[in-house]
Amino acid sequence: MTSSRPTKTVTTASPCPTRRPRGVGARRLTERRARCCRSATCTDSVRTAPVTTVELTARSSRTRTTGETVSSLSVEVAHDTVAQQEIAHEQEFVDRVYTQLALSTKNAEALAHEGYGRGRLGHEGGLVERDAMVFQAAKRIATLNAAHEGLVFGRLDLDEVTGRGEGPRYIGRIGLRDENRDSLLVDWRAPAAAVFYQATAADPQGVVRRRVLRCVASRVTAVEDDLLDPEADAAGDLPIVGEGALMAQLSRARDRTMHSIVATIQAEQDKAIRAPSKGVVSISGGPGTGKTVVALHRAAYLLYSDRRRYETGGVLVVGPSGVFMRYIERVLPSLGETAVALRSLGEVVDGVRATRHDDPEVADVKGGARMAELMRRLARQAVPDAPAELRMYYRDDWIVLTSGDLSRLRRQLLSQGKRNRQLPRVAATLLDAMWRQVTGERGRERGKEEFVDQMLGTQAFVEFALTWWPVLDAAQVLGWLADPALLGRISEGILSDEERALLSRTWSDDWSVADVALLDELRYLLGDAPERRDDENDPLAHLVDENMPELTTITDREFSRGPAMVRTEDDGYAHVLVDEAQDLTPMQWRMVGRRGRTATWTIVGDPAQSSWPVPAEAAAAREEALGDKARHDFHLSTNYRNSSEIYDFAAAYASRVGLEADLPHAVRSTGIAPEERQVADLRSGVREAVAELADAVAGTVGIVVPVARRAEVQGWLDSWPEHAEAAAGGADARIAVLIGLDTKGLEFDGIVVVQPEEIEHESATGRATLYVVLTRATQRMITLTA
Ligand SMILES: Nc1ncnc2c1ncn2[C@@H]1O[C@H](COP(=O)(O)OP(=O)(O)OP(=O)(O)O)[C@@H](O)[C@H]1O
Repeated sequence: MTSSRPTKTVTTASPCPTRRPRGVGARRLTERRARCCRSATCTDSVRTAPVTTVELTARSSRTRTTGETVSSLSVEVAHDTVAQQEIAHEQEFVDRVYTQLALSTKNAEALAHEGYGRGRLGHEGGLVERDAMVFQAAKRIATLNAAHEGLVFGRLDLDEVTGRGEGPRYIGRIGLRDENRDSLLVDWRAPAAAVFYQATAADPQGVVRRRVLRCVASRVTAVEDDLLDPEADAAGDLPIVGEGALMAQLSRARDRTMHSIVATIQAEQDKAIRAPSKGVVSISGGPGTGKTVVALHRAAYLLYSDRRRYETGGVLVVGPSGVFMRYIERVLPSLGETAVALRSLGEVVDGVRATRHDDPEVADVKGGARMAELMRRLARQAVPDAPAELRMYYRDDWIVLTSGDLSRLRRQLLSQGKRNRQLPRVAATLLDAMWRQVTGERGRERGKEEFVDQMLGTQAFVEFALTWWPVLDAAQVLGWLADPALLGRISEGILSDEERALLSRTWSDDWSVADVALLDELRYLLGDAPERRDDENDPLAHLVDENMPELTTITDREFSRGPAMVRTEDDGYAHVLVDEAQDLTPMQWRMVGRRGRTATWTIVGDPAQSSWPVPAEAAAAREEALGDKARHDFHLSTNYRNSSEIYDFAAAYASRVGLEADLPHAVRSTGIAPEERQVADLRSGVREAVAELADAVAGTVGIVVPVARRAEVQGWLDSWPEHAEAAAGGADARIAVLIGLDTKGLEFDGIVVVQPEEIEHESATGRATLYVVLTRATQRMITLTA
């Protein structure tokens, strides 16, 4: 372990604000390490590199032989021995925890078994008991199973006052008690675990030593210590080992999924995670500051702290794309939480799954706030294929409802509420208007009641009513816009001719991500149809079922795609978490807002990374979605993703092109600056750069290309035999080709940026997209220009 450490001094970027100078030699170095806190402004713990092997190992093993001359070798041996002893010691405890976990799982299984037994008692109470017991047992088993990996990760040694002789306090992904019901493991979200994240050297809060245990499955592989209060350990009884859990965690190779940071949450992040659940919590910060991962831990925290409310009401997590949702999907289950709906913006509406992106200029039109008015007009239109007038003969009279009459009746019905909710009133409204035209003596004499009876028994009338006012589905209504004449008519004063031309070409294929917000708008404008058409005021109710299928129009059949959407009344959640919030269009804010009318919210974003061209409009829509809920703002200031070399490069770009970026401080240096290469042949340039990065890093490599080159570059990659294995596996491939927008929220160990200028000029917000791309690499980055 020690042999691979660097032996050169790397200067500290800024001194730890909490550091107090102390003695000299090995002891001094121990103190210096120990004084490093988890404050984001403290760069000591992460930037102070080892000074020499002797000093470093002396520091790490805390060999208390002050005054003695020790050789490098002997100190290293001492260090390794101490570290191994500590690991062995922790392993004993971890083994005990896993034994208890197995026992708890067995108990939960026995409870489920007993529950099934109750169900066989043969009375209703037994069945209710069975369901409750089996449900509780299943939940417990799922939690215990999910927590298996890295179950124990933290240990606190407290001072005498705070610890009150309780011994070390161990922190884990879930809480566990031993057979005597004594606490064995404290859930990381419990108040008793908060000091694990919040204690600093300046304010140790009773913590003498904080230890992170690194495990592979149930095996302890390393321990990493912070001595927060050396004075409380004046006798030096607590060994201090390791290089710092945070740096170890940050330097790990990246795979295609995000991991929980439960062992290394930093103090400023912890504040946002544990913020009270009221109102809206906004988490801002530049690239790589942990906004996403913090928000996910917050969701887990909320579920823990108010399980009844959030599990019953539901937690919705909204992210930019399917790729991103797959990237984050393992974080919450690894924290024992599975009851969360993860939806990309194309999947927010139940029953709809859109992945296709429109061209930027089309998406900009579809996302604009003015589309709300367009949808309002659309929802009031006559059904395109419905008959334009009604003609019936009754006794001595021809009754004619002209298209003008029908328009008036449509407006009359719409003035009474949402379109689908009017179904029970349709027949009566038509019949009233028709009855006014019955003037012949025979008709009047027999009265309205007989007229109504006769009409309702007439196939032509029933067919007309059902076709004129069918139950409308949002997908079918949005499909009406494929007709350029209709689009032209209703977009008067809203869209320009150019915009109309752009849009009319887009609704012939499957729904795009931007269409989903329009569908949702229509769902709410149209309203839910009455649950069953058995309303006693609806004279057509008994006729509907047998008539409906035949009366569906051609347009209906063409544009009703996929499974039916769920009713709007089932849309609400108890908590809504929006990631990459800077990218939501006004229409998407309206859609997400409807899910959180009575919810608490967590909103995460960085305006400089926004790909929406009219920020003021999106801000207004966001304010409307959040209403007058109280706001609580948190800001994260440290970049944990990029090496400082890569982030400096990206930050310089942001300043050069005038992005008003929130520039965080990147804490990890690799000594390797990004490379800007000019190449004569792009294909061989990409091949070379990819090979180089694939060799240099252990984890993932992303090739980011302009939209127009995606297929071409993917073709190149597929044809290179040396990368065949790494490029296989679709979303899980180690080497992948992506466009700029698809990189949002993701990260790779190495990034090759192909033709950055083209990416910049791809859309009105291309500079922000390129800034996002430049902030995705953890270790190495090469830009290629041909
Ligand atoms: N306290 C921490 N300990 C270890 N790793 C961390 C910590 N905080 C953040 N990270 C890591 O830093 C990386 C960036 O985190 P994340 O993606 O949440 O940042 P972000 O602010 O959402 O980034 P962006 O806005 O650029 O998409 C992730 O790999 C995450 O696991």
